[in-house]
This record gives sequence, C-alpha cells and structure tokens, in this order.
Amino acid sequence: MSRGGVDGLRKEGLKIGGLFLVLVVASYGQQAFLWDAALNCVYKIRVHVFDRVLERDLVFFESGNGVSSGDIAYRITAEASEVADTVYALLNTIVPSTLQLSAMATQMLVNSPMLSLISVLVIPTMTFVITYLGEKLQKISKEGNISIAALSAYLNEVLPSILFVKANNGEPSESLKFQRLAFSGGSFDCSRLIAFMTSLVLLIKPIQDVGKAYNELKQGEPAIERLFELSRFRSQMIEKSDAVDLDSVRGDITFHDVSFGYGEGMPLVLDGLSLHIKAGETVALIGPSGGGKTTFVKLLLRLYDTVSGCIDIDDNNIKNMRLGSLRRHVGLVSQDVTLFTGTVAENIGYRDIMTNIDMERVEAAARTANADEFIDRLPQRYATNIGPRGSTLSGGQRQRLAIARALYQNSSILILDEATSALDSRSELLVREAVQRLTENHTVLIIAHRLETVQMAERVLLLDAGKLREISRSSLQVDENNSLTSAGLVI
Ligand SMILES: Nc1ncnc2c1ncn2[C@@H]1O[C@H](COP(=O)(O)OP(=O)(O)OP(=O)(O)O)[C@@H](O)[C@H]1O
Repeated sequence: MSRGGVDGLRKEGLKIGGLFLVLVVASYGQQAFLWDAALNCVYKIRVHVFDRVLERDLVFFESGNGVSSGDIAYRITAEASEVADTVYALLNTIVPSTLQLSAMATQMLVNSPMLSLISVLVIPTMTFVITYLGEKLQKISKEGNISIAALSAYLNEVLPSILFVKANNGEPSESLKFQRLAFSGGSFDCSRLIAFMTSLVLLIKPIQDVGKAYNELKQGEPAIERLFELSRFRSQMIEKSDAVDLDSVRGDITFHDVSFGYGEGMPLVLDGLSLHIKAGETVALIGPSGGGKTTFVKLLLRLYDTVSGCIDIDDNNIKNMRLGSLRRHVGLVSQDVTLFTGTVAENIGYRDIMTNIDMERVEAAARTANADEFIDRLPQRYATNIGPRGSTLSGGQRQRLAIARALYQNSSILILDEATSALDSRSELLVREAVQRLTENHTVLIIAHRLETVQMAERVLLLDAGKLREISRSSLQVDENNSLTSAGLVI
C-alpha cells in the first residue's frame, strides 16, 4: 500500500476511534446525568419528607400510627433510594424514548401527515397495523425488486443506443419512460413509504420502553406512596392565628386541674393536676416508672394538648403562645442521649447553629457547667468532633455538655431530665455542681433519680397513678439497689 493510502487509513482509524470515544463518553455522560437527576430528585424528596416529619408534633410518632422513628428513618433512606431507582429507570427510559419518539414522529409527520394521523389512531391496535403494513412492505419491496430489474434491462437497452435516441430527438420520451420505471406512480412514492415504515418500526421500541417505564413506576409507587404518607399527616397541635410571641418570660408555671390520656378510651395518665411553681424555684418531680413524669413534661412543652384544664406560663395560657416562643422559653435538658455528631461548639451552641454561634457564650457556658476542664484537653478543643451521640465522650462529660448547652440556651424555664446511668464519684460531683449552677436564675423542674439531686430542690413533687402530691425531703430514702423510695414506694 502506498504511503498516502496508509496515512489515509490511519486518519480514518483515528476518526473512527475518536467517534467511538465520543460515543462512550456521551453514553457515560448520559448515565451520569440521569443518575444525577435521579439523586437530586431523591435528595429533594428526602429533605421534603424530613422537613415535614420535623414539623410534626409527638402525636405523629406516638399515637398508634404504626410509625416508629426506625420506620421513618427507613423510609427516608432506603425507600427514598428505591424511589431513586424508579426515577432513574423512568428517566433512563423516558429521556431517550421521548427523544426517539419525537424525532420519529416528526419524521413521520414530514413524510405523511395523513399516515401519521392514522398511526396515532391505530396505536392501540399496533399488532394489526404492523402485520398489515408488514405485508404491504413485503409487497412493495417485491415490486421494488421487479422495478430494479426492469430499470436495469431498460438501461442496458437504451444506453448503447444513445446516438440513435439523440439523432431522433428521443430524449424527452426516454426521460419520461425512465421516470416511470424509476419511481412508483401516485402521490405516495416507494422511498417515502419505506422511510415512513422505518420510522414506524423505530417507534415500536420507545413505545415498549414507555410500557416498561410504566411498570417501573408501578413497582416504585408503594415506596413513593409510603414516603409521602409521612408528609400527609396533619399536626394536631394547632397554633392560633393570633398566638403571641413572648420576648421574655419570668418563669411562673401553673397547672389548672389538668387531665390527660393518650387516646379516647385510654386511662387518664394525669388526673386533675393542679400546681404552681414560682419563677426561679427549683422543684424535683419524682415518681415510679410509668407514673406520668414524661407526660407532664410533654404537656408543658405542648407536644400534646390537655384533655381538660389548662397550663399557664406567667399568666399566659400556653395554647395562646406561638409554639416556637413557648419552646424557646422552656428548655429541655435531657442528660442521656441528646448530643449529635458535630463539634463541641456546635453541640453547646445548638440553638444558634443555623445562624452564628457566639463562642464567648459557648466558653462561658462550658466553664459554668464544669465542662471546660475536659474540653481543653480535647485535640481541637471546641472544634473537636464528638462522634455520633457524643460517643467519644464519657457519661459524665456528656452530661456536663448537655448542661452547658442549657446554659447557652438560657431559657427561663428548664426541665432537667436527670441521667439514670451511674457516674464515678468525681464525675458525679462535677455534674452536681453544674446542675446547682443551672438552678440559679432559672425556674427548674428536675425529674430526679438521685437523693443528692432531690436535696437541691426546694420542693419535692411525687407523681403517682395520675395524681400529684407534695412530699417532704425527709420522707425519701435510698434502698439497697440505690433507688429512691418514699413510704415503701420505689421511685
Ligand atoms: N405515646 C403513648 N401512648 C400511649 N400511652 C403512653 C404513651 N406514652 C406513655 N404512655 C403511658 O403513659 C403512662 C405514663 O408514661 P410516662 O412516660 O409519662 O411515665 P414516666 O413517669 O415518665 O415513666 P419513666 O420514669 O419510666 O420514664 C404509662 O402508663 C405509659 O405506658
């Protein structure tokens, strides 16, 4: 082969290779684009569902909807991924199919609007049409073969005699003959029909694909349905349109004959409770397991509404307060598991995490909560990540961080849910000191489990079988299991 020929081949090879590369990249690009679109869609679904879930009151989680937090987590993660697969499958079918459909439909329309209309009408009876047109195509191609044979015979006859034709001015008549042989008569010629048929055949795949996509959609529908079911639940905690947003509260709490049960026909958990806690007072709430302590707190935070009676903060019925305002003034300090993945500063300054965490206040809160001594020893101090639920910290450190957060939040009313896990004596002392400082300048309601904590309170309230009564601190003792007891009742 000559050098020029080799060069030419190399060029062609390069062109084909380049084209192949472009096709591969384009194909990957398309897949990446579709996955990106699907994942983006899932991201939006997850965020939407999660936001709706966050808006719900506790009734959503607890009142027998059959929706546990694990269930919700599963739906938001796994089912959303299932939705991603469905979305991807849909996009993967619909995008190319739509393109092919519109290209082929345009081609068909250009070729013959009449036949296109007929095709649209006969799509439901596609099989019949395909069979019918298939036969027609067979006939046409047979005719085409005959015509090619006739044409070739004609050319073999006329071309050697061209001189004769010209000498006799036979060109116009021969031209007409050729045209007749080369093309089928009528308004719809053979090539256009073949083009039309090709378009029609190419239409079949996208139509099948759309069917497949429909099946995919049907398969993914239960997941989509379950996911959106989470956002359809309507909150029972209705905020009045004229609810007030209080800038500050003193921290006076009054329960007026409050009764509450978790559902119709269920026994009352709180039965005609009345009490008054003065602003700045520290009150210990004790009682046996299941006595209603947590329920009491849920009502104060208006996670549920009372069945009868009402709750006032500084003479404002909490039902007339904006929920955000109420929960800003009533802080919940649950010492057990309320830390999140993130830095020490983010956990203490949680209240301002969306805006600007005030580091001076964070450090001041940490000092008051006796937390600074261990934070200073962490590798990046306040910027140290404490792991899921603060798992890199000890029990006592976690509790002090929770207290530091409450100090940072600076709510007038604090509900302290004392951790039940035992601490070593040094940690115990540091935590108790921190709690002691927390009680200064705040109204504090401590759900207490230890005698030492109860001793810090000015009053002790015992909640048992839905009834509340005040008891003296001296009536409390600790049994051999280190549990609080009052008149034989284990608390
Ligand atoms: N979401 C709920 N739906 C139905 N019943 C509930 C619900 N939450 C609590 N209860 C019931 O209400 C009663 C009081 O529960 P609550 O959690 O207030 O008690 P507790 O004093 O805080 O107990 P513990 O000290 O064990 O935490 C219990 O009988 C409990 O079974």
